[in-house]
Amino acid sequence: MRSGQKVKGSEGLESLAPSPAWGRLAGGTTAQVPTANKIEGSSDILEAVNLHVHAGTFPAVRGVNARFDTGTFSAVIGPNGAGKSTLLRALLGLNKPESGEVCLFGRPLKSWSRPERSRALAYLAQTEGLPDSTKVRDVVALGRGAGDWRFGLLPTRPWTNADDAAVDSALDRTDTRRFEVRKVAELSGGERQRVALARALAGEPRFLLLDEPTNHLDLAYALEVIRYLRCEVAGGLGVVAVLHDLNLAARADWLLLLHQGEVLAAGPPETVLTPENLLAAYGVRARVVRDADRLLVIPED
Ligand SMILES: Nc1ncnc2c1ncn2[C@@H]1O[C@H](COP(=O)(O)OP(=O)(O)OP(=O)(O)O)[C@@H](O)[C@H]1O
Repeated sequence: MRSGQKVKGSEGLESLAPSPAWGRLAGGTTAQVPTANKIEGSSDILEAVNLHVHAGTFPAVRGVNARFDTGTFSAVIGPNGAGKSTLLRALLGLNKPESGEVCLFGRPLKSWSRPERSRALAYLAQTEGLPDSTKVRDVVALGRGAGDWRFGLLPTRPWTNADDAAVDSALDRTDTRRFEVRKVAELSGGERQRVALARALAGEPRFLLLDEPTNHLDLAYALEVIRYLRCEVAGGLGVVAVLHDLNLAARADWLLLLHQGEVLAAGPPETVLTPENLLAAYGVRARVVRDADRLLVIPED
């Protein structure tokens, strides 16, 4: 097993610049992606340290070491049942480890309060339940904690101009502002996915963890999601995405390949997406070719 030590990659970033459809204001101005605030004296890392996690009674994650940086697009790949979702949920503090630990900015995640944790880490699950009868802008406002007053609960703090600005910015950066007054029920699957992203970003997290964000999206929307995430990463966000499509994963800076709950390989795409690793993980013979500045995985079976 190779180490999960992080190696940053920056190859091909120019060609992955956001498409006109993403991150642009109606007037054609590129929307500002806020640069994440650094926390003084801490490392900008989400880390799994010799992590063992059970899914039910099944040992789904076994001794995983991995580091995820802010300002980096990391993808977790591996065959069905490899433990990807279980690892992601453990990184979020949603699954309790059997042993080992998750550290965020050098501090064990279990020592973070729940509100602290949910401000730093945003999650986009495989199927995001969005309230059908709610307007897009109000859904995005939920990412700022607006749920408190919308659901009749006592607000933990007053709504401020900064909250409105953060909602505006998230709408602009996901190109959802143009349908902010529409109800979720009136949106296509791809548009809903962008609203879910906007809601996650409105909370200004340091890391965004996504479980198969391109699932059920057509090729154009899937590429848009990846380009969009790249744009946020350039602004300092740490992205950790479970991806099944290896040709999309090849666009990440860093890959973690899981097999039967263990790390089979970790590093930049060119070191992880090798025919040997793909055969060992998926049992599939594949060629890996470089086309311009991209890696392409071509199955031979
Ligand atoms: N509640 C449970 N009880 C028992 N086993 C479980 C439970 N949940 C998950 N598992 C098993 O744990 C393993 C890892 O599951 P996990 O969902 O993390 O894999 P994955 O890599 O995300 O898979 P996929 O790509 O299919 O979504 C699988 O073998 C799965 O069957």
